[in-house]
Parts: sequence; structure tokens; C-alpha cells
Amino acid sequence: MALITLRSVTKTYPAARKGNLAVNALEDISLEIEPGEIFGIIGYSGAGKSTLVRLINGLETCTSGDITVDGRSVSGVPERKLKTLRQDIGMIFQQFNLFSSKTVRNNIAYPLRVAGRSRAQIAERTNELLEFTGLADKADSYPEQLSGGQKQRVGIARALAASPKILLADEATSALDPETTHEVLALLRRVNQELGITIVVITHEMEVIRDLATRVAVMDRGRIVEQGEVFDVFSNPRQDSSRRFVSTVVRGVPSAAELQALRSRHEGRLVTLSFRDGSASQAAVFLELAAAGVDFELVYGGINDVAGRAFGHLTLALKGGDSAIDTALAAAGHGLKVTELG
Ligand SMILES: Nc1ncnc2c1ncn2[C@@H]1O[C@H](COP(=O)(O)OP(=O)(O)OP(=O)(O)O)[C@@H](O)[C@H]1O
Repeated sequence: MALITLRSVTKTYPAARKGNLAVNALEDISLEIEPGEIFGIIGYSGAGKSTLVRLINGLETCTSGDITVDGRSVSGVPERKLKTLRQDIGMIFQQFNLFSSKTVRNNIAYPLRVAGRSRAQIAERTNELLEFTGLADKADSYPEQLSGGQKQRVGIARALAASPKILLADEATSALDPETTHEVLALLRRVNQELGITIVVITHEMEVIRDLATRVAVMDRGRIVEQGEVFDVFSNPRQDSSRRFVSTVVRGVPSAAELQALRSRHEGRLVTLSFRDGSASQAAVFLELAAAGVDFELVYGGINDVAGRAFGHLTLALKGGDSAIDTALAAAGHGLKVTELG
């Protein structure tokens, strides 16, 4: 059974003033997040990601539809019943949201104090988490003495303190530089693999989805426009907004402007070969082209590794007789998509 289920969820914010329109922040959202997975939700600003998070942890109620977390309904549940739900969900944020007047140790201990744990229990769990997140030597430091990456590690330790089943990461690496992002993502992978915690990653950065998530939902203006395995969405995005996100990290078919630049530099036919899983088909193309006496040059594109699987888009400039080129491309065939660039 899915750990988090949303069925036909909508959220409408009433008009702020007379004459304004109501805002449909979420429309007909359905998704299932399985226990133990890392599920990514990607969308531009205003797509509805934060609203979705607030609905999942019960901070707001949906206008219609149904949300369950670990088999319990979240929608329309009284506040006192949400307490147990929230213990199952840890959260981390872009701006870390640490208590500046508390040490690292006391930030991590805070949820345990609120939950009324004994001093011994608090000390034991806090020490465990300081070790797990590599912060033991910073236990008595204050947040202002830490780097961004260290602050987010404190955020993660604090979110894990009450042993949640789910970690919601809301733009958790958006304020960090690429190197630090890498470290924090590595820690999140350990949280998932070693502690078995299900992670929901909300982000506008496709790199984060590529490096962390197993499945992804792409949101656009309050709707999920596409969802699936990360490899499938990266290697074959079906919607415009997914394509835009993928193009931020993958060199695919050249854009119109790029094509113009390529045309000015290269003679002959320009063709993009797209392939997934393995390199047999591209090797076959190169052999067929060489055998047909076609001169070819790789002018754009690359090979990507996502979720341990390869795919790529390689644009070639081909010089030779048209029929020789067509025959060679057709012969190489299997598992390969050929796009002729006009
Ligand atoms: N409390 C609110 N009252 C009215 N409208 C809201 C409220 N919260 C969000 N919205 C609107 O709902 C839509 C979705 O906002 P949301 O913050 O969920 O998007 P987001 O994808 O998280 O964007 P960002 O990354 O910028 O936070 C936006 O049009 C926003 O203006």
C-alpha cells in the first residue's frame, strides 16, 4: 500500500479582495508515493509545490479530494489528530529554520523535548544523530558559526529526531552551492538507504531530481503534467514543461538558435540520434556510416547517466550521398530515434 496517496486533490484560495479572482493553486492532483522511495516533485515558482507540502503535513486542508498518509486520512481531520501524523513526517527547508539562540545539540533535541522524552533518551538520540550527520564536533556551536551545508545537516538531524517515516525536503538545497548541494544530497541518500525513510523532494532544480529521486512528478500551474520513473522522464519527456526542465541538464536536440549556429559551422545534413540503454545502437550507426563511405562528425549533444542507466542525443554532421546516408541510418535502426534537423 502506498505511504502517501492523493486522489483528485484541489486547493482553491479565495480571492484576497473583492473583484480579485480565486486562485486554483492545485487542480486534480493524484499521486501515490510508495514506502522507501525518493519521490521528486518539480515545478517552477507558483506551480503549487509548497501548497502540496502543506496539504500533506496537514497544515492546510484541501478544497476537495482525498489525502491519506500511512493509511490515515489527512483531509478534514481535527487538529489534535494531526499530532500523530506530524510525528511521522519530518521537514527540512530552504532557509534551514534553525533556532539561532540554541546550540546544534539543542536544535536537534528540540522535537524530543516537545514530545516529552526523558533526558537520557534525548541525550542518546541526539548523540546518535550528531554522529549520523557528521556534526559531533559542532554539537556546542550555534547556527551562525556553521556553513550552509552544516546548517542543513542540523536541519536534517532535527527532522529525524522523532524517527519519522517520511522526510519532506522543501527546496532543501536551493540556498546551497553545487559542492555543498552534493554533500547534502549524499546525506539524504543515506537517510533513505540506511534508515529506510521515504523522502519527498520538492525542488525547481532538475539536477536534484536526477541525482536523488527514483520517481518524479512534474507540476505546472497547479497540475501534474507528467509523472514516472526519473530515467523515463529524463530520457523521453512527453510534455513541454518536462522538456524544459530536462533541457536544463541534458543536451538534447539543438534549439532553433543552436541549430542556426551549427549550420553556420558545418556542412552536410544534421541529424540527431537519440538512444536509450546501452551503446550498441550508436556503435552500429557509426559502423554503418563508415561502411557506406559517409563522412561524419559529432557536433552537439552528449551521453547521460541517470539512475544508473544511459541515454543520449548525439547530433552528427553527415557528408555523403543522400541514399548512402539514409541506408546507413535505416540499417542501424533498433532502439534508435533519428531526427533530421531541417
Ligand atoms: N495562502 C495563499 N493565499 C492565496 N494564494 C496562495 C496562497 N498560497 C499560495 N497561493 C497561490 O497558489 C499558487 C501556488 O503557490 P505555491 O507557493 O504552492 O507554489 P510553489 O510551486 O511552491 O512556488 P514557490 O516555489 O515560489 O513557493 C500561487 O499562484 C500562489 O500565489
